[in-house]
Amino acid sequence: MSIEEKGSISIHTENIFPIIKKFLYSDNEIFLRELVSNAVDAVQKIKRLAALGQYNGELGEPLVEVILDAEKKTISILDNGLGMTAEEIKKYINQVAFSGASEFVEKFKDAKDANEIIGKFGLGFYSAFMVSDLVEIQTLSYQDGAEPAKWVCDGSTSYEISEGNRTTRGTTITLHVNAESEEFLVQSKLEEILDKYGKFLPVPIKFGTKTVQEPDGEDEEGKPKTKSVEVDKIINTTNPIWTKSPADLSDEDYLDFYKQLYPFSEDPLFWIHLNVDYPFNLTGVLYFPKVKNDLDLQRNKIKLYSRQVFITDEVKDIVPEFLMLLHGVIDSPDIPLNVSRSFLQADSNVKKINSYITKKVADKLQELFNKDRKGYEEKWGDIGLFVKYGMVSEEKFYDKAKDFALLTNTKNEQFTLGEYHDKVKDNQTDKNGQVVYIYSNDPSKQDSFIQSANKKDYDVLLMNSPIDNHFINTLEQKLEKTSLKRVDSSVASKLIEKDELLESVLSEDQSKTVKEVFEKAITKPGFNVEIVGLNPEELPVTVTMDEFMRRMKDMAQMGGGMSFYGSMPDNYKVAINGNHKLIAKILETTDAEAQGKLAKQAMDLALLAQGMLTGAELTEFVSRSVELI
Ligand SMILES: Nc1ncnc2c1ncn2[C@@H]1O[C@H](COP(=O)(O)OP(=O)(O)OP(=O)(O)O)[C@@H](O)[C@H]1O
Repeated sequence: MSIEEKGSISIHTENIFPIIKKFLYSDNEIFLRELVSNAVDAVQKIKRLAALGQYNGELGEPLVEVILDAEKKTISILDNGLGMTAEEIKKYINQVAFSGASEFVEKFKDAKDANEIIGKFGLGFYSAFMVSDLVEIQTLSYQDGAEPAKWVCDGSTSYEISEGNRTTRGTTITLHVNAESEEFLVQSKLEEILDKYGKFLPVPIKFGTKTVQEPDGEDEEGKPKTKSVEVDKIINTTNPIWTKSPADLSDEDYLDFYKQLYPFSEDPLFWIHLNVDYPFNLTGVLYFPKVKNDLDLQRNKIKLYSRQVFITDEVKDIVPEFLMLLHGVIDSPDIPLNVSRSFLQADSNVKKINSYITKKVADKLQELFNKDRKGYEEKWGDIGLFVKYGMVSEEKFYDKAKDFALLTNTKNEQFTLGEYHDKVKDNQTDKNGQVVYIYSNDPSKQDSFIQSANKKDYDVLLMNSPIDNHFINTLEQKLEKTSLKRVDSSVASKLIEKDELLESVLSEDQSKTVKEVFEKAITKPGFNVEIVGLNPEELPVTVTMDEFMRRMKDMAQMGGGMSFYGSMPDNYKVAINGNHKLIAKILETTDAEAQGKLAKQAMDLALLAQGMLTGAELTEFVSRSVELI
C-alpha cells in the first residue's frame, strides 16, 4: 500500500510557530524532555498492552535512543514503543498536538506577562518546532498488518503523509535543527539536558556509547587481562528510590540517593518517604539537611517530577514556605503542568498536596521525638528553625508542633512547651497571674542580666535564632496567660512584678540628691534616672530598655509598619539601686567633683554591661578607672 496525502491542519491561529519560537526561546531545551517523554510513554504503553494480552508479538528490551548527527544537523529520538498508524498520526499529531499548541497561543494572548506561562506549559510534540525547520516522523504501529508511515511538517499548518521506512515497531522523530538552535547540535549540551530532565526516567535512555574495561582471560603470567569494549551509554536510573517501597530500602539507599542528587552536601539529618494515592497521587523523598548559615543557598533544592520526568525545582506552592529548605524529590502526575504558574497555586490538588506534606513532616517529627528524645534533642539545632518557622506561619502546623517543639535555656537544657510551663510557673508568675518567660537573644552581651535573673532562680531561655522574634510573638498569642520578656528589659527584681517589692532605704531628700548627681553625670540624651529599692547584692546601676518599646523598634527596623516607633529616639531607664553600698558612699562624699566621678563610673559600668560603652567614652572610662585604682 502506498500512502500519499497532503493536508492542512485545522487550527484557528495561522501563525503559532513564530509566536512560540519567539517567546519560548529561553526555555526551548524542553523540546528534548517532551519528545523523550513521549517516547517513554510509547514504550510503557506497549508493555501495558502486552500485559493485558492485547499485544502478543515480541516486546524486546524496552529502549529509547537519542542520536545526534552534527553533520546532517539532525537530532533523532527513537523508541520501540507502540508506534502509530497513518490514521493515528492524523488524530494524535495533527489534532491533539496542534490543538495543544493553539491552546497555548490563546492563553499566551491573555497572559499579562509572558513569563507567567512559559516553562510550565507542556507543549508536547509541538515543542519540536521551537528548534527545527523540519520535523519528520517515521513510525510502525504494533497493530496487525500495520504499514510504516511517514509524516513531514515544517511547522506551518500544512503537512505531508506518505509511506514510511521503519521496519521494526516503534517511532523515530527526526528534527532538522534550525540555524538559531545549533547549540543543541553539541554532544555535551544534549547530555546535559538529558541528565537534567531524564536522569530518572523509567525506560533506559541510550545516548551514544562509552568505553568500559572487561575481563579478557589471562596473560602468560596468569594475571587477569582486560580489554576495552564499547557499550551503550544509558543516561538514567530507571528505578529511583522514590518509586520503591520504604520496606525495601535501607538507610544507605536513602543516603546514596541523597549523594546522587547533591554530590557536595553533608549527609542529611533524616528523611521522609512520601507515598499517597488518594485523593491525589504523590511519591517522593524529602530530606532534612543540616542548616547552614547561608539560608538562601539552600532554597529551591526540591525537585519536582511528573512520572519520573523532571519538571522544575521551583516548588513554591506545592511545598509550604517553611519547608522550602528541605531537599529531595516530589513526583506527582496530578500537578497540572500545562498551565501557568499562577493557576498552579489555585489548583485544589496543589493545595491538598501542600497540606499533606505539612502533615507528613509533623508526623515524622512527632515520631522521632517519641522514639528517641535524646537524638531528637541533638538535632534540634538544625530542625528547630523549620519547626519554629512552621509554627509561626501555619496554624495547623502549630497545633501539631506544640507537642514536640523545644525551648532551650541558657544552661542548654531543653523542654517541651508543657514541661517549661511546669518548670517556671511557681517562681515566675506575677501578681496578676501571668507567667513570665524570660529570654536572652545574646547571652554573652546580656550575661550580667542573666546572672541577676538566675540569682532570683529565674530561668532564662535562649532566643537567638533569626526566627525567634516572630516565634516569641506566636508563643505569646498561643500560650495562655504567658508573656515573654527579654532579660535586660528591666532590673531582675522588676522583670516579674510581685507584691513583695523591696523599699529603697533612702529618704526622699537623699533620693532627690542621688538623682541629681546622676542626671548631671549622664551627658547623653534619652536616659531617665529612677531610684529603686533592690537587693543590696544587685548592681548599683542598671540600664534597660523597656520590652514593649524595644519590640516596636525592632519591628520598625524590619519594616513591620511600626515606623512611628522607629523614628522615636532611643529611651533607656537608668535604675539606681538605692540599697547599694556605692549609693551610700556617693551620699557621704561631700566633694561635688568626686561625687560626679563616682556616679559616672557606676553609670559607665552599667553601660559596659550592656555593650553600650564604645569609642571615646570607653577610652575615657578606662583612664578614669586607672586613676581610681
Ligand atoms: N513516540 C511516540 N510514539 C507513539 N505515539 C506518540 C509518540 N509521540 C507522540 N505520540 C502521540 O501523539 C500524541 C500527542 O503528543 P503530545 O506530546 O503533543 O501530547 P501528549 O503527550 O498527549 O501531552 P503533553 O502535552 O503532556 O506532552 C500523544 O498523546 C501520543 O498519542
